[in-house]
Amino acid sequence: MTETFNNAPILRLGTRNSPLAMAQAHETRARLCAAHGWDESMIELVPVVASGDKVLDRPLAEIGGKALWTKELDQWLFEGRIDASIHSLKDVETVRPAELVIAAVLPRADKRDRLVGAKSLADLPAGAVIGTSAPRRAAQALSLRPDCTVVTFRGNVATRLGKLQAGEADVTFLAAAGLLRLGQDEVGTPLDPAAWLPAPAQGAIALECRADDAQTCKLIAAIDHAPSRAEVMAERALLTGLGGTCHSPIAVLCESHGDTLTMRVMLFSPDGSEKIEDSAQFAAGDLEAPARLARELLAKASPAIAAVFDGAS
Ligand SMILES: NCc1[nH]cc(CCC(=O)O)c1CC(=O)O
Repeated sequence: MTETFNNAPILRLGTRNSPLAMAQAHETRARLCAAHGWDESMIELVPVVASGDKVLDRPLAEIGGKALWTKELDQWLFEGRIDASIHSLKDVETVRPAELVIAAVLPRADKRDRLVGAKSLADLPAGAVIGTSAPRRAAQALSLRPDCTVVTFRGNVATRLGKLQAGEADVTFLAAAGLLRLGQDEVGTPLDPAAWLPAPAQGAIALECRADDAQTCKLIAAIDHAPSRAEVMAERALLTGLGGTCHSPIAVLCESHGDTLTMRVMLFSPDGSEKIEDSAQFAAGDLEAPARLARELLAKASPAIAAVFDGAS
């Protein structure tokens, strides 16, 4: 944190520079200003280009995984060039540097995926082409429609919608939360979580600070939303227990009802031909229960499913 001439705090918040990341950064700044009675000028948004945004022609899983979204922001945080980083928590690896803490999780937006290009997967003609580079979306779609083919679709939301428009695929999937934050919530149709589950931590924005920067951690903790934090921490504990990475077709949804969380999970083989599912109910803050669920799932996973999960190390 830096001090201005009149001792007013200035927080420098690092963010990726994609339109969605910038929309999330503006939302974060508005929440912090509202919580502290600050003027917007007291928070500086610092766009940092992530390697994940530079290489767009290959799936993330092939070029280095989720670390590519956080590497540069982590560096800037360690060097003290920013006070906190704003992340889509879905894109943040479960294992993080010990020097960093998640100081706040914002109220989670719509957790669902939306299907763009058709009203439903069932409506698609035989052999339709699905554009996605997310192993979860590919496996989940192929599980419901094994006759379809999947083509790689990377890039930010606008790029993906452009590829769809250009006819590179018949349908694609986008997170409802991202579309909402971009003011494009009329795009596509939401997929019912009864049949189609999102990614771990989908729809959640998280702020990370240096653990030894108590002053910033405290300021940022003012916008933490406890129910959202409980949900996403449980989903991340499940992912950790499974040894899941961005290669792993895992779909999970945790929903809080008071102090109780309900979690539903589906694991797939990469081609979607095999699937296992389970659910659990446990107290908010209990991270042992999702770890136990992970062990139970791994114990009943077929070889094709187990192959994409490492298990807890
Ligand atoms: N994988 C990229 C990404 N990371 C976060 C979001 C959307 C916002 C969110 O889910 O929190 C998206 C786009 C998408 O999946 O459609």
